[in-house]
Amino acid sequence: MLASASPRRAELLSRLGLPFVVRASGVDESGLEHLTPPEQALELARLKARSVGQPGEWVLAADTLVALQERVLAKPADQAEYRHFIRLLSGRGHTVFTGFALRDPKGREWIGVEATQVFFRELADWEIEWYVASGEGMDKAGGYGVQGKGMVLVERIVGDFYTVMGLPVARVWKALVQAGFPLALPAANEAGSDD
Ligand SMILES: Cc1cn([C@H]2C[C@H](O)[C@@H](COP(=O)(O)OP(=O)(O)OP(=O)(O)O)O2)c(=O)[nH]c1=O
Repeated sequence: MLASASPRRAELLSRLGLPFVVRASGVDESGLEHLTPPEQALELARLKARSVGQPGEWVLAADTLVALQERVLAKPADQAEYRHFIRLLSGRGHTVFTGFALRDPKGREWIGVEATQVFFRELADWEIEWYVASGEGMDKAGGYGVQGKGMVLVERIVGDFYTVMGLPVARVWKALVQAGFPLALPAANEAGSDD
């Protein structure tokens, strides 16, 4: 079970060919401001994973946030904050933290948090307006999507790309292996597929 309303997380799991159903957690994401950004991402992933599913089920949850020095940029509340976030990020580097929590059918948990640094270009005012007008970043941490039009805002990434997109896929895969999730081998006729 994927405990997430994020279409990006569903897309990444689908790309791996993993079977799953989606059940959004609806966890209140406020009230963790006393924690550091990576602690917040981890704790929120844990809370989301614990809020759905029954004993006997596998559950995966994640949480992504953007940290600009000590400041945490979650999803923008409105258009004004969205514009403000893109202005703040312009010409600077920030860190994207994605925490994940995997729960096995016996209730055991595998958790982790991954950090990726993202450097934005110095953006012209019109570029900020162009991006804001696209609306793309409204439902995304920090107000941008690196996998979409946001690709032109970004100059450089240090670390795992998929962590920015919302799921540290390689780390999650490792956790699935360690936890003993039944990862089927591809059928012989699929071997070598490069899509
Ligand atoms: C920085 C960045 C974030 N994001 C997305 C990933 C997450 O969906 C979202 C961060 O919000 P989250 O609270 O992590 O996730 P969500 O609200 O979309 O879904 P749920 O809580 O149900 O799991 O931002 C991108 O898609 N691209 C990016 O470049």
